[in-house]
Amino acid sequence: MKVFSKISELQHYVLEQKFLRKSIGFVPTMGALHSGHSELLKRAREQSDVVVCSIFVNPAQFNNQEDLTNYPRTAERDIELLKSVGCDALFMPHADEVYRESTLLKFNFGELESVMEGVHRPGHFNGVALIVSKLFHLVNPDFAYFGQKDLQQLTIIKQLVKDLSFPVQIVSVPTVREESGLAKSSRNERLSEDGKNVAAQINKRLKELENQILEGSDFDECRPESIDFLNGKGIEVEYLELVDSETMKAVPNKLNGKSVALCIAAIVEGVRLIDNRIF
Ligand SMILES: Nc1ncnc2c1ncn2[C@@H]1O[C@H](COP(=O)(O)OP(=O)(O)OP(=O)(O)O)[C@@H](O)[C@H]1O
Ligand SMILES: CC(C)(CO)[C@@H](O)C(=O)[O-]
Ligand code: BAL
Repeated sequence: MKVFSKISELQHYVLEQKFLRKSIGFVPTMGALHSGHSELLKRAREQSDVVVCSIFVNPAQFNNQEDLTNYPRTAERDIELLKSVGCDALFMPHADEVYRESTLLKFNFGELESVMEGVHRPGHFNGVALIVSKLFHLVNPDFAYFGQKDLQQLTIIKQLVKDLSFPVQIVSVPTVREESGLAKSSRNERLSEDGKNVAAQINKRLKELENQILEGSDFDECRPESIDFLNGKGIEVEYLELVDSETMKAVPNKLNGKSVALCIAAIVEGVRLIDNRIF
């Protein structure tokens, strides 16, 4: 596997692959790779001639300095995982290489970012859109893979691709979970074993809530009980929403027959986790 830290090296590699008419599958990440990332990489491996991964803990998308400082970094282990799934090239730049000069570029995703992560992490999606745009320009992928765990991010990236006419197909990959139901996440590394058991209650409760809604209950009626339940388990709920899974607009129930998503952000042992169930 090739490892590049410089933009010029990456561009040279990509040009070579394009000249050879190879299709490129791209998996952008922030590292601390786990089996959720492996799933994205496996999909890329099946679908494309060449698999490119990036690892970059993007300062521009962090609204909380402590979260950025404590973000897990496991480069050596990540490289082993990437080799094991047959990744061809890794782009792992330093922040100075990516952000040589400060940028004033601002994105506006309107209603898509006026809820949930957009509200609770001010500036987050601007930072995500900035780095994903830069990476798409550099890697020029035919396919790019994103996880449904970050559902609102996925929706925003689909919009970004439309708005800027990136010639890339976005592939969304279902959330990979621990046996306990806990969504795999790099930030889980910061949880104790007890914390992981507590955090597993998040998905368990979402599943119960999903059943209640499927049986015809209104979300607003069930929400307080779910929040109380999770609070009682030592989980601090930042938000819990039922939204249209494409527009991210809040919906009261599933009576319209459209695909909806229960989305949550919650804090366990000081670690902020997100999860969702689409149904
Ligand atoms: N459990 C998972 N299942 C499927 N895809 C996932 C999972 N976790 C992360 N991904 C996807 O992997 C890509 C890179 O995500 P990232 O590197 O931020 O990892 P992460 O586990 O989401 O970390 P964290 O949520 O702690 O920031 C994103 O597209 C993300 O949606
Ligand atoms: C898409 C991404 C790699 C951009 O930094 C990040 O937001 C993530 O890991 O989901
Ligand atoms: N996986 C989403 C990236 C972030 O939390 O910043």
